[in-house]
Amino acid sequence: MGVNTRLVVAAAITDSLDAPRQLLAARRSAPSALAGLWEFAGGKVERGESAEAALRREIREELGVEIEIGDELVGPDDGAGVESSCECPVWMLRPGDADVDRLVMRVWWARILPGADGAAVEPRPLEDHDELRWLEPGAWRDVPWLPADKRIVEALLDDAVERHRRAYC
Ligand SMILES: Nc1nc2c([nH]c(=O)n2[C@H]2C[C@H](O)[C@@H](COP(=O)(O)OP(=O)(O)OP(=O)(O)O)O2)c(=O)[nH]1
Repeated sequence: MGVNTRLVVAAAITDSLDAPRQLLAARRSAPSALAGLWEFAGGKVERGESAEAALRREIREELGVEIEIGDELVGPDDGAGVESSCECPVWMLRPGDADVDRLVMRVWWARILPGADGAAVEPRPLEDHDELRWLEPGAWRDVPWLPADKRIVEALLDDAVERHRRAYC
């Protein structure tokens, strides 16, 4: 039997889509193999759900906020055959085999939308996480990220530099 693939969607939540300075990291509380490591808030896309709808749902459930979804940070890995997604490239999280699903992820920049009264809304660790942290400029590498997320953080840093260059130069 072939390898089954699950798509994970995640948000690189920042203070500004045009010129990102802060990056929101979330510390996993479960399962025990991942607890204590940091990741981007998000989760698996359900059958029949679009990637964007899944991202909004996961962020609402995990952080209690609504988001504006910005540009995708397109990954370098093969996304062919991923259900509920375009065939665009993805970030490989886990190769998978006959017993374990292959896991791939798509990541978007995002920013938290203000509440109905226009006031800023702070995210809270409602589900799956025991701590949230706004990483300041220069400190995006300073938490122990999940192994598969390390190269995504590097790509976000490169992309953020390019966005600053476009915004200010
Ligand atoms: N959300 C998220 N998951 C990640 C990241 N990096 C990474 O390797 N993963 C892995 C961890 C998990 O094995 C998987 C996501 O599963 P999850 O447990 O967050 O998904 P979920 O909320 O939909 O939960 P469930 O349906 O499995 O209970 O992807 C990341 O940055 N964010």
